[in-house]
Order: sequence, then structure tokens, then C-alpha cells
Amino acid sequence: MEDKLEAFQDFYPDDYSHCYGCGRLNEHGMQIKSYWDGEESVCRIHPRDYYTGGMKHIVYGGLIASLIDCHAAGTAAAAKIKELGQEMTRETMPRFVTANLNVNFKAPTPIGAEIELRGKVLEIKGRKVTIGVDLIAEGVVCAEGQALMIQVKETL
Ligand SMILES: CCCCCCCCCCCCCC(=O)SCCNC(=O)CCNC(=O)[C@H](O)C(C)(C)COP(=O)(O)OP(=O)(O)OC[C@H]1O[C@@H](n2cnc3c(N)ncnc32)[C@H](O)[C@@H]1OP(=O)(O)O
Repeated sequence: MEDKLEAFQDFYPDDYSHCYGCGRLNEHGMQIKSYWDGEESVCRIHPRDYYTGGMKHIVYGGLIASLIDCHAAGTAAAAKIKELGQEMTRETMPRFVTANLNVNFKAPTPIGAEIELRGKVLEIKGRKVTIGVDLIAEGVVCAEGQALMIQVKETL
């Protein structure tokens, strides 16, 4: 039976599905899944309890940056295809890589809590898409990120 395609990352073709953060074919990765929620994108994940950042009860900052990065990459692809007025398919989905990523760590992110990432499309300018992402745990915005994503030329 064919897999149910729903999340942005499910539309990445196999060759582009090995990312540690979002590749559905990376069995050791986080395999995050991002979706539209109105004009925003959303991703929810429960990081394993060994992703600790120094102290046992907080999440490692590098993981936080990875989550923001990969959610922004998926949101950029979904936003671009929406701008083009096309449907997401494995044939049409554009691929984006990170050119620049900034993260402000605002509060410790508790281990064990569900993390919600909420993405906003800030700008689409040709191949360049800028995404803002809030990382929220237990109702607190623990980190804010902004990513400049560039569309891979072969997928233009
Ligand atoms: C090939 C990789 C495949 C990945 C598949 C992903 C699948 C999904 C997985 C998701 C993975 C999750 C995410 C990950 O982890 S992705 C992994 C981490 N990221 C990378 O490894 C990317 C490495 N960098 C590159 O490959 C190239 O530099 C890219 C492709 C980004 C651009 O090189 P390219 O030759 O294509 O384009 P260009 O140089 O003509 O620039 C074009 C425009 O962009 C502007 N600009 C460029 N850089 C910057 C900057 N730092 N700040 C501000 N602006 C910048 C530039 O001024 C120009 O603007 P304009 O003059 O047009 O106005």
C-alpha cells in the first residue's frame, strides 16, 4: 500500500530525504513533520530525553537550532510551491538549503515537554525565502529563529 503523504517532508524525493533533522529515510534522524496551520506552519515533536544541554532537565541548544532549521526548510518549500499555485508532489516539490540561520535562545527548553515549532513566511524573493520560527514548550517561547533558505538550482 502506498504511504500516506501529508507532511511537507513527505514530498521530498528519496534522494533528498536523508537529512538528520527531516529526512524520512534517515532511520537515526528526527524525521520531523511540518504542516500548514492556516498561514503558519506547525511541527510538534517530543525530543528523546538524552538530548540534554548540560543539565538533565533542559534541551541541547544545537538540537533546538536543528529543529528550527529543518522546519524552516520545509516551510520554505511549501511556501514556494504555494506561491507558484502548484500542488505538493514528489515531482514538483522544490528543495531549499539553509544559507543563514539565526537563533535567539530566550528561555531554557524543558526536556520531556512537547515542542511546538510555528513558522511564518517573512519574505519570498525569487530563490530566497525567509522564514521566522518560534519554538514553544509549555506555553513559553523558548527560542526564536530566522532562516534564509535558498532554492536548490536543480529544482527551479
Ligand atoms: C545541494 C544540497 C541539497 C540539499 C537538499 C535539501 C533537502 C531538504 C533538506 C533540508 C535540510 C535542512 C537545511 C540544512 O541543514 S541544509 C545544510 C546546510 N546548508 C548548506 O550546506 C548550504 C551551503 N551553501 C550553499 O550550498 C550555497 O552557498 C547556497 C546554495 C546557499 C547558495 O549558493 P547558490 O550558488 O545557489 O546561490 P548564490 O550564491 O548565487 O546566492 C543566491 C542568492 O542568495 C544570497 N545568499 C546566499 N548565501 C547567503 C547568505 N549566507 N546570506 C545572505 N544572502 C545569501 C545571494 O546574495 C544571492 O542573492 P541575490 O544576489 O540573488 O539577491
